Amino acid sequence: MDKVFIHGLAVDAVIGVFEWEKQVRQPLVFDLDMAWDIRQAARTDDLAFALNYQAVTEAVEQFVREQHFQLLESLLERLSEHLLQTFGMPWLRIRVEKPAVVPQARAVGLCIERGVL
Ligand SMILES: Nc1nc2c(c(=O)[nH]1)N=C([C@H](O)[C@@H](O)CO)CN2
Repeated sequence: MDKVFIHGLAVDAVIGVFEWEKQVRQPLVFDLDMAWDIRQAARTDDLAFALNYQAVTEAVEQFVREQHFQLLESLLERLSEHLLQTFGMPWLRIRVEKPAVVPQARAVGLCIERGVL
């Protein structure tokens, strides 16, 4: 299956288990890979048949800025449900990095895959 991707999408979020983390916005960096059959868009040269990565980017930004979770797990599970429902892609992988929160590591994070490829 073809893939549309958005990599390195930085969004500030209120996220974390500690009290201090609930008082600040921290940068998260998302990589999304989304299955989509691109042939109709290619044949017609019409954005209406494409998975619009600009629209997905804006949906991710809005969702992440509005939701406040403790765990990255909760954020990614809800975000994946939201994107699958809104855009109708059959499968997606979302990877999120929380940079610079664990001093020993460059980044920590999570990657999930949902839907059927
Ligand atoms: N698997 C996870 N582990 C941890 C998370 C998380 O969301 N998922 N979060 C934290 C803290 O909020 C972190 O940002 C600071 O240690 C710890 N572990």
